[in-house]
Amino acid sequence: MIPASLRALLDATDGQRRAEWAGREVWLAREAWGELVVSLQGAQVLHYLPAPEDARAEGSLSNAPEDAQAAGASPSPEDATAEGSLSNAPLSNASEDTRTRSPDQSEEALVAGGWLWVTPTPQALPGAIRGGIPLCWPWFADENTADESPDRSGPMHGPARKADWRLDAVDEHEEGVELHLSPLERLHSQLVPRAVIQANAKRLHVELVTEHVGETPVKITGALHSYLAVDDARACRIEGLAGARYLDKLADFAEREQQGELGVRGGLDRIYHTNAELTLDDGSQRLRVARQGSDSAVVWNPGDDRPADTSAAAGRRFLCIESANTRLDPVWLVPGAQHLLGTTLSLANDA
Ligand SMILES: O=P(O)(O)OC[C@H]1O[C@H](O)[C@H](O)[C@@H](O)[C@@H]1O
Repeated sequence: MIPASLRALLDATDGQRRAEWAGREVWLAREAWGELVVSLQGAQVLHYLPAPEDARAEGSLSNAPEDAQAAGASPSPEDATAEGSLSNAPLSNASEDTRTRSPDQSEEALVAGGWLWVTPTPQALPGAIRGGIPLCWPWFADENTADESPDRSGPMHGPARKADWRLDAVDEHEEGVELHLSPLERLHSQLVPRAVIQANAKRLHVELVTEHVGETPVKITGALHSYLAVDDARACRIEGLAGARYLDKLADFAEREQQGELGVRGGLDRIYHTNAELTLDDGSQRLRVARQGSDSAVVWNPGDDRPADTSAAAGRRFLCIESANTRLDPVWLVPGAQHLLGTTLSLANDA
């Protein structure tokens, strides 16, 4: 679920290319296996949509947008421009439900299709884009809880998500693509991160590798802060958490145990202590969320306590399930060591 202006850029893409969206450089792919958009600010995946199986069998790129259209995307490339001029225009075939407007009516349409949600009101630079999969590094949390920031003063979720990253390589991978990215500037005196993004017709895989190039042990936390697109965050079910202990951030980090599976009915902000694979069921799709190097699964939707940049309608269309290292499972890295934090999204009914 992405803003119409980003959908328009994709519709005008045949193969792979770079373009500008919301003042950021983005890398786009629209190929026989599906679609991928990555922002070079933050090495942040913004969009992933695998092509349907029948389209792949025919090996035809033209099926991808048709399928997106069926899911509520823009009617045709002719209705879009590469410069995103649709920004304030409602789409003729987007249902009322997918349109969101802020009180000043300046919020652009959100277009259904794709497994990730991106805000229709992106912050201006140097802010971070809310949506997709932001990389929180080298700490997770805010000024009160970011134990790993030098003076416990943030910035919230670390500097990586706002930094400029370089696209080092685009390789082919299992009939899809594999991207390698690294920050343009040094973000930590002893640690060096890199990101690997793999996408094909079956799955999206993101990993954040931290290498210790310094001389003294360092403690890190972090998160792959996935904003998963859902029909309604007040009617979702997450399977795989029954019996897990969690910290309830909305109750001053009180420790609790999950009774049965989690039915999401509104705002929540929890850190589950588990490495289990989870399944998100929003009633129309079952998405499998696997995690690597993570014993913390953060589940967040703001409910009524929304960030200032998020309207009520837009806020209902995502649920974050984050592959994280938090205060429950911080990682001590010694000189020469590496840590890999990963997440893999796939359909639960796919092999
Ligand atoms: O608004 P942001 O800095 O992107 O943070 C968004 C959210 O991230 C995580 O999920 C935290 O658990 C939340 O407490 C926080 O509100």
